[in-house]
Amino acid sequence: MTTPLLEARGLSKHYPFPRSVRQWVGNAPARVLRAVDDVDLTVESGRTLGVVGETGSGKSTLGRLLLRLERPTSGQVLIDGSSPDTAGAARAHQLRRDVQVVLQDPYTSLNPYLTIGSAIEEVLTVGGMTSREERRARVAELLEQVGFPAAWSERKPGQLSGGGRQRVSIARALAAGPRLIVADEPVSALDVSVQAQVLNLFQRLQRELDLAYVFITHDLAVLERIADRVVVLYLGRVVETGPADALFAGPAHPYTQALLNAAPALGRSRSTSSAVAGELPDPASPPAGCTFHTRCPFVMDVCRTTRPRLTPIAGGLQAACHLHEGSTPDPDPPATP
Ligand SMILES: Nc1ncnc2c1ncn2[C@@H]1O[C@H](COP(=O)(O)OP(=O)(O)OP(=O)(O)O)[C@@H](O)[C@H]1O
Repeated sequence: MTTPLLEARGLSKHYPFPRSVRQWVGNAPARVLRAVDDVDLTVESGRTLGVVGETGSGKSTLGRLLLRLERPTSGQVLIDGSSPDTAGAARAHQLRRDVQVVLQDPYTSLNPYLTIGSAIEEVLTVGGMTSREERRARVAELLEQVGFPAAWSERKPGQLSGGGRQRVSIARALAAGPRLIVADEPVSALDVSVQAQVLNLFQRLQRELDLAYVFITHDLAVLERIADRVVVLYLGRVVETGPADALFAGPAHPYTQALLNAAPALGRSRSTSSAVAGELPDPASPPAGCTFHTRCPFVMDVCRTTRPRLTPIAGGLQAACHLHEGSTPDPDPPATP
């Protein structure tokens, strides 16, 4: 078996809550919010893993952990099987450059006072490109790669449209020479027609540069278009994962089914926000057993007491649902998401 480009093993991020006075007096244990809880995933070179879930499901926290912007409470993030924490300095530097980010809001992620050429050049300088000539040539190349003429390097972000600014963010990410980009809601702030253009750009760059993506979004239409595999998060845990084709054709988990069923009514944008009936429980005190049981139309007694494990089912999918325990998987299901 080949080593995946990116792998998360048992990744968790638990945020401690400040103790209330009553907790101090009663000496009750401090509560934690399990933003990401025991997540396993893999991303192969040149492929796209989509991460979807309602607001508060832990998508952005997972993204920050994969980018190593936050330390996990437990678990590991491996790149090519190595952790930057244990690699030597030069290798760790390379591993960090291998994974770059594109965020939702190009309005705030770009410095309004810097020309777009300087914004991209900055990344090349940090990467050790000492020759100014070389940097200028590379900036021109990167601008062309994202669909701009080289002469636009003198423009400021304010002179560009939202889609244009997002192209600059992508060029900045590419300047580090990554093999994987974590894109957190990269098209959510854009009009639908501009979204399509930016998604086309992501797809073209993937083909040309063999880039891998972790695409975080609440919009199922985006994932249906771009993802090879999908991870569905609910209250910080993976409830379903597998090949995108199989998941969109026949979602196994009632939560994924609810997300998909609600989607057509939402028109062009298959948004997951407010798509599922019932309130999202308080993430700081999630329900016992299956955390989805309070909203599940198929709830059984066992769901209220026992947490279901991710179980392989047909089509290479895995779902954490008691309905599927004991189901017959494919003869050779994949071992990890
Ligand atoms: N620094 C933090 N301290 C405490 N709690 C946090 C912190 N960051 C996130 N959380 C909590 O963790 C949970 C997951 O948040 P996260 O932003 O990862 O979800 P999300 O799925 O990305 O949501 P959205 O789509 O709204 O961005 C939420 O309940 C959030 O309030």
